[in-house]
Amino acid sequence: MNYGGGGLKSPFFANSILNFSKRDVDEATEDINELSDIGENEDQDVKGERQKVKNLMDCYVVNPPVVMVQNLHKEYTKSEIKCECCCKHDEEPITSKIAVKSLSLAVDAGEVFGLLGHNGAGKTTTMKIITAEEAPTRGRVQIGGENITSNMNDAFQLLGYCPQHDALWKNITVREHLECYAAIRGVPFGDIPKIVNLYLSGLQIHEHADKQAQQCSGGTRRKLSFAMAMVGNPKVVLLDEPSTGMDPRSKRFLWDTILASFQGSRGAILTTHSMEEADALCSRVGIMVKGELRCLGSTQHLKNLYGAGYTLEMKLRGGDRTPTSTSGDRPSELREFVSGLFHDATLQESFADRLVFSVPQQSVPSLANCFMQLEKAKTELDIEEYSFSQTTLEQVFLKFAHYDEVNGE
Ligand SMILES: Nc1ncnc2c1ncn2[C@@H]1O[C@H](COP(=O)(O)OP(=O)(O)OP(=O)(O)O)[C@@H](O)[C@H]1O
Repeated sequence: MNYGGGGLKSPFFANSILNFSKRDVDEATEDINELSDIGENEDQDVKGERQKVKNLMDCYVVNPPVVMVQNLHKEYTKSEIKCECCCKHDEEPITSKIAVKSLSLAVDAGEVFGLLGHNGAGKTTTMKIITAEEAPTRGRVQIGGENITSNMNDAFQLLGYCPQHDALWKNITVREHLECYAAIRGVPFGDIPKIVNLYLSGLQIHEHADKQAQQCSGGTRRKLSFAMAMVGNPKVVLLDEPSTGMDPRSKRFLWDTILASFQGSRGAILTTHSMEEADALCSRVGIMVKGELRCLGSTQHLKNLYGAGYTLEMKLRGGDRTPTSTSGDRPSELREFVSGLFHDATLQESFADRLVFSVPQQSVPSLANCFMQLEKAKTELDIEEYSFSQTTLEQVFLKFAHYDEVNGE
C-alpha cells in the first residue's frame, strides 16, 4: 500500500505526502532503544542529545521540540539502490548502503539547527525521512510533538519544506505557486496578494512572477522553492541547501527572513555547504560524517572544543624588504617575537613579507594582554597589519572531513 500520490517532482510530493507502506512503519518502530551500532566513542554532546531525546519521548511534554528524531537509521538495501547505468555489475556487485546511522536529535522552538556534512553524509536522507518521502529502516520522527506515522495529518500541517531539488509544477506561474501555497497554509484570502508580493519583491523575482516555472532560471526556481516553504509561516521548516545558486542580494533577504522567522514557537533545520551561512543563521549545528552525527552544539562551542585555537596573520611593512633582501632578517625577528608571546605557536605559512602562525588555545591566557603586546610590536617591528582570529567553523568542519578521508572505505 502506498500513501503517496505525487510523482517525485510534484510539489505536493515534496511537501510531505507519505510514501511508505504500513509494513515499513511497523518495522521502523521496532528496536527503538536497543541499538548495537552506536559508536563506543560517541561525542559527549551527541550522547547527551540522544539521552535528551529518549527522556522527551518517554514522557508527556507541554512544549515539545519542533522536530524530534530518535535513533533514525536508514539502510538502502540491495533492491532499493537504483542503478543509473546499464552494466550488469559483473565486477562490483551493489551492496547495501547505510545513509543515516542511529540519529537522535531534538530541535527546539526558536532554533535554527544547521545540519552540516560532506556530499553524501546523509543530510538529505534525514530530511526525506522527516518529510516521509523515504521510510526509515528504523527510528521515530515527531513534528511538533506529533508522530509522523500515527498522527500524520496533524504533523504535516505544521511543516514547510524546501527540497534540494526544486519540486514545481512546470506549467504553473511563479505567482500561482505562491498563491496556492499561501491558501493551503491558511493565509486569509484578502492577505494573499500582499504576502505573495512581499516574497516576490524580497527575492527580486517580481519580473518573473507571471512566467511558468519551466521558463524560469535555476536561481529563480530556487527562490520560489524557498518562498513556498516559508509562505504562511509554518511552525517547522526544513531547508535543504536553500541558498544554492542565489545572488548575494537575494541571499541576504533569505538570511534576514530566516533570522526573523524562527523565533518564539517556530523552528527550522537547515542544510548548507556554506560555513558562513551556518555561522550566521544557526543557533546550533551538527556535523554528519558517513551518516553519523559526529558533534553538535553552538558554533562557538564547536570552535572551542574542536578548533585549533587562533590564527595570527602578520604583514611586514615594505613589500620589497623580503627575507631575501639585504635590509635585515625582519621575518626572523617577527618569529622570535611571536614565539616569545605564545610558547606553542607554529609558523604555518611564510611568503615574502606575510607570515601566518597557528596559536593553540592554551597559549592565550589573556586576549587583552595579547592585543596590547601585538599593538606594541606593530610599531616596534614595523608591522603594516595583522589579524588575530579564532578558528573558523570551516576549520572545524575540515577536521571532521579529514576523519572522513582517513577512515574512507
Ligand atoms: N535511493 C538511494 N539508494 C541508494 N543509496 C542512496 C539513495 N539515496 C541516497 N543514497 C546514498 O546515501 C548516502 C547519503 O546521501 P544523501 O543524499 O543523504 O547525502 P547528503 O549529505 O544530502 O549529500 P549532498 O550534500 O550531496 O546533498 C549517499 O552515500 C548516497 O549515495
